[in-house]
Amino acid sequence: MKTEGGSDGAKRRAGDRAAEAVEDGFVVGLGTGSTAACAIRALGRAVDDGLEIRGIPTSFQARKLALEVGIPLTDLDAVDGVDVAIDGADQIVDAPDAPAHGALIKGGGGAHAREKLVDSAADRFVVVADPSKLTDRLDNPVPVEVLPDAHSVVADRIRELDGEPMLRNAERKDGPIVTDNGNLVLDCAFGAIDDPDGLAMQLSRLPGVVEHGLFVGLADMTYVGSEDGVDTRRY
Ligand SMILES: O=C(CO)[C@H](O)[C@H](O)COP(=O)(O)O
Repeated sequence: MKTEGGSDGAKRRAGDRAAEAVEDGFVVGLGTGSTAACAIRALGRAVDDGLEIRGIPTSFQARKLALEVGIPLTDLDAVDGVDVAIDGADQIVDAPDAPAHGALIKGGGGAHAREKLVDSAADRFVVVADPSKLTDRLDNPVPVEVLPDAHSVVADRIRELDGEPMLRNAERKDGPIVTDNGNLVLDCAFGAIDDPDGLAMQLSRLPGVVEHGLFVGLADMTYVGSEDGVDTRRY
């Protein structure tokens, strides 16, 4: 069942808890979005207090914030591995008896291609969220990043998969949003998704698709912040 809401306090508690688990010497994947930003700010404070880490940002937004709060940065090519990635999510399956328990929809910020790269490279992928993100079945539109030339071809293939694609448009600009990678995003509504893994494989196979926002079997745990604490889910 999906709950509505989610406050800044809940996001901050989740972000703070995830940052507390980061140790000296860690390489940390820095996620995108308002909840991941709470973790980045908490890591910045820890760096001020002497914690030695290197961050790998998942987006322009994450990079800018990390620089502002003083986190030294590196990139995937320059490290042997990523110890932990801390990232947000738009929906999280919270159904311990279901095979999709812990599956995510990401890409609300259009950063899911780089997020998937960094989050899946990490030894531990920690999701930070407020309770409004929990659901028993994924049913948000799935963000699909596409090469600009491919958007109408991919949209046709999505319709053949019984999805309804919608080109993501910028709020204050006439035209589509462009990702950090110079591509476009189709938000694809499939209704309730019974088999996220199967859909993920079908989307990955489409020519012109750079990456989609279904993250299945990737998350290791979620910190769910609330008004009075933090709940932990392990997968
Ligand atoms: O996937 C993402 C960006 O591509 C974000 O992590 C996701 O949209 C959640 O953001 P927020 O914490 O602001 O709700």
